[in-house]
Amino acid sequence: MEKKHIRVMIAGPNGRMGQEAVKMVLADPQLELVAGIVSPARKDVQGEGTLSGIPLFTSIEEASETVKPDVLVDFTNPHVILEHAISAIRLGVRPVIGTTGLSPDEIEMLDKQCREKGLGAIIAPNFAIGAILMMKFAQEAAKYMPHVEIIELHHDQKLDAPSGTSIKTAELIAESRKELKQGHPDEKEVIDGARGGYYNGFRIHSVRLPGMVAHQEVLFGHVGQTLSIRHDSLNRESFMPGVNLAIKKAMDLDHLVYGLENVLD
Ligand SMILES: NC(=O)C1=CN([C@@H]2O[C@H](COP(=O)(O)OP(=O)(O)OC[C@H]3O[C@@H](n4cnc5c(N)ncnc54)[C@H](OP(=O)(O)O)[C@@H]3O)[C@@H](O)[C@H]2O)C=CC1
Ligand SMILES: O=C(O)C1=N[C@H](C(=O)O)C[C@H](O)C1
Repeated sequence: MEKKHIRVMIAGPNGRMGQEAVKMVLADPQLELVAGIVSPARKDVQGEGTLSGIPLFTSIEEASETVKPDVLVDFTNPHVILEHAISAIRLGVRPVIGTTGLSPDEIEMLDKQCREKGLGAIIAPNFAIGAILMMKFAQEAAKYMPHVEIIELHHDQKLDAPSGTSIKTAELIAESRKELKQGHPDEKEVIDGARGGYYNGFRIHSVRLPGMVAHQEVLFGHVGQTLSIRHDSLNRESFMPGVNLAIKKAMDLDHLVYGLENVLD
């Protein structure tokens, strides 16, 4: 059977992730890049390089009416992602969201909207297969080694902290261990923030440095032993097989899925 042709629009096509997504979509004959959504500040910019000949829009509405996309791939920023997702769902365009920063309440609201319309959507805080495995292994380890801390390390242009990946990891860990107050009960932070962000009894630490891409270590401690589970994305190509899979899976879903691990076969 011939595979269904999928019309894709990409929000943030000039960004670090957007540029990789453009290349990935153009390289897959099953996918067609039908539009780019750029920030209103760039509305006069014409597509260049790989975007040459691809229509650019500043609104999801205008793009959807004009080019009738099946899927919106979004790699923008935490300030615009909710509005983009709501518009896409309202217009029957399946969102595949890599942008991080949506709250649990916002994700729940978007899921409700998708279910009402019977529309597929995927929100994946991390599309790299190694990162998905790191999260799953950490969830498993937490059953047996409940003392845990997460250190996530990213490039210094990242807007949100902690990372979406570390939040998702924390949620998975919280599902598999009871809340446990770690560290000394009388510990005192001499410098604010020294112990990191608190989540369900454990801590998340965010490092931001030039030269980094996306990295995370989940550290477990037990009597006389430690366990480290680490993943490193060395470039942004690492995320693209996951984005490609999500575009295709979104076509067959009738609700929102949060986390790529939930659509892996
Ligand atoms: N899920 C995953 O696997 C991954 C997720 N991410 C997430 O993806 C997001 C993007 O990351 P990254 O590519 O590094 O960020 P960049 O800052 O490089 O790119 C963001 C792009 O979004 C554009 N943009 C801003 N506002 C709008 C708007 N209103 N409409 C359309 N486009 C807009 C920016 O354009 P302009 O410059 O004109 O403002 C810019 O080109 C982040 O949330 C990051 O955490 C990153 C890596 C992997
Ligand atoms: O901003 C990034 O770069 C990344 N963001 C995502 C996150 O917040 O987890 C995914 C990956 O870590 C890269």
